[in-house]
Amino acid sequence: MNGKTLSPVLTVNNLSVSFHIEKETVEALKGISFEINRGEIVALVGESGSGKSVTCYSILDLLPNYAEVKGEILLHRDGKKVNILGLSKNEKRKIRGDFISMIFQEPSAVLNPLFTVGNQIVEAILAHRDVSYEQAKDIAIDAMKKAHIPDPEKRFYQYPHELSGGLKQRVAIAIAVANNPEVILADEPTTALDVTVSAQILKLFRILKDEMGIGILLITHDLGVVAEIADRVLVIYKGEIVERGDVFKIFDSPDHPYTRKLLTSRPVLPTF
Ligand SMILES: Nc1ncnc2c1ncn2[C@@H]1O[C@H](COP(=O)(O)OP(=O)(O)OP(=O)(O)O)[C@@H](O)[C@H]1O
Repeated sequence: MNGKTLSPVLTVNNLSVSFHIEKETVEALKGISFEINRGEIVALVGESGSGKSVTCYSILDLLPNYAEVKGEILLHRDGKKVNILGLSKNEKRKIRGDFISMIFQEPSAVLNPLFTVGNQIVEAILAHRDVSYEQAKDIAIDAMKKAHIPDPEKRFYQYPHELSGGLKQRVAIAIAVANNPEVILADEPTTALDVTVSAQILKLFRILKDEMGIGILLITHDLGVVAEIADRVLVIYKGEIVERGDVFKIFDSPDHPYTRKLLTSRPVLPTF
């Protein structure tokens, strides 16, 4: 990001989420604030149960109805700030898959085994744009190229089971980029992939942020992934952001004891 002007696409202000279940209340997020700028990758790191997924689901309005959400989630669109939390269900649905899209750990979570991958990308386009099937198909092929899917005209007609895990994740990425989002939320997108394929997907994320200017919130517990592609890091612990900074600062001089613990619990590669 050095030398680039920072332009925010998503601002989270004092976001709190509590789940009320019978007489119990779980405070999953306790007033977190952060910003994602155009063309940067922000990693949200923390142990299991720290609030990473709840952060994502709050932004996407995918929390169950017994969740109590407070604070602001602002989208910066056409020079205006829009608080997602103040929008109607219908307006929120329009934003999902258009301004903001999501990539999950398991591509099978978004891919329907009964339809060709092309059909599924076209569906995602038709849900948000007033274009003909033929136009949507051209946009879909273009999205497949952006996701670096080789031979997209042929892959368009294939079913998910005909593709490798890495290619399926690329199809999920094609769906995510098809409507030119400003923000992508990626929840452990490489955890289910082997090391080589994972490295290729990370490289693709870098291309998406550099060439399309997308702001990416990358949820991960893998500090290797963070070191590889993040510009900035947010460390979340028990629903609070306990440390934040650029990736070099977090790795070189972590302030918070929890961050130091995270760094020391990284697997160390043997030297020969
Ligand atoms: N639907 C829900 N109902 C009740 N509690 C929930 C719900 N979703 C999450 N929680 C609670 O909120 C807290 C944060 O959970 P969250 O799933 O965000 O953690 P996480 O950091 O994403 O963990 P992981 O790395 O295991 O996915 C946890 O205490 C969890 O039990």
